[in-house]
Amino acid sequence: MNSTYKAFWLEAGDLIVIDQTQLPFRFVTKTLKTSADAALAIQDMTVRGAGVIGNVAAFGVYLAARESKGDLDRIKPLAAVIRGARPTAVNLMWAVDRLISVLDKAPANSDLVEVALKEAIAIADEDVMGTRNIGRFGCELIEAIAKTKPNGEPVNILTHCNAGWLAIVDRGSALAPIYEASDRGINIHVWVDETRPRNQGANLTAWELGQSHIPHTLIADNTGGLLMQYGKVDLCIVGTDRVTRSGDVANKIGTYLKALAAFDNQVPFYVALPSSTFDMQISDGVKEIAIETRSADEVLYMQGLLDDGNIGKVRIAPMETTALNYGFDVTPAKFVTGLITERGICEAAETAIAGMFLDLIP
Ligand SMILES: CSC[C@H]1O[C@H](OP(=O)(O)O)[C@H](O)[C@@H]1O
Repeated sequence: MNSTYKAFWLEAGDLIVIDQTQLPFRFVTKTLKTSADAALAIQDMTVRGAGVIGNVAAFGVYLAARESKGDLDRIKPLAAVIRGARPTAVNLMWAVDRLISVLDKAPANSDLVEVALKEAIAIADEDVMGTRNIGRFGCELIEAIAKTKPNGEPVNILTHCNAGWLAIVDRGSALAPIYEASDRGINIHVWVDETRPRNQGANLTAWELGQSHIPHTLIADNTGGLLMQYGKVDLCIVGTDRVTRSGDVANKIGTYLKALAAFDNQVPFYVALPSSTFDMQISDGVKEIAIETRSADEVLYMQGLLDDGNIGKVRIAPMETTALNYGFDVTPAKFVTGLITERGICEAAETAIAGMFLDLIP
């Protein structure tokens, strides 16, 4: 069983994760030894991104089993703490619930530590396969646009936040088609939204694309609409943290505004996701998806590399100013051109989703 992925890996039974709060300036890791370590790493965004959140949650249940010596009555409350670490990405709850279900069904006298470890690895391996397929299906969209570009001009793709391999192992979701297109030699360029307030675009997506030598330009979050009006965006691809059975999409704050601009400018707006990000229990995303609010300091301060070479924060608002920090928003399905999944591209509509994912409908 594979136990090494780009964003995390097992070492001597502990989970090693890249500390994403230190990228792009420091490549450092953290060793998660306990379920509490896993819960904290999710809550403080050491690890983030729906898929990786789900993976770390799953391995966190394995760590809970290890520290509980396989006692299910002790594992369950520890797993509940992990499950409550962040409210929006459904992969977190899905992964914990899947682990607990497998542990509940394990035959008597099973080694629940091994059972949990095996299931957590299975989830990560499924994600790796899924992101490869998302990349292949999404690349078809890029390829079709490339054929219309004169003189081999690049296909200009806009993305928001980070939905690369730091978010879903090992090819990401929104970035998977971009990696696939690059591998196939298609001429592409990526507009990278900086993605205030945590700057996942500037810190993580720009870093990932740079590591893969994919041409990209960082832009302020509010620039995308103008670029679309100028005809400089051929395609938008974003990730997601939860998609309802009717196709409403929760994603990083600012996604909805990008979708509105795309709709107004007839720019295709696609959302890439593994099917573990569907929440078939709900239909109306605006009314039913819990939107995380985080510390006001994430808005009031900006983190970056200081002149002395250390990573630090600077305040960007008056001391007496307060801030409101919603982490996500919901894009209604009517603004979504399509959903790029591991099973194919699906219309963001209840009938189409049910048709492709009937097995996931409760
Ligand atoms: C497809 S997972 C990436 C997804 O997660 C990000 O949120 P966060 O960085 O707060 O975990 C953002 O919504 C991305 O689209």
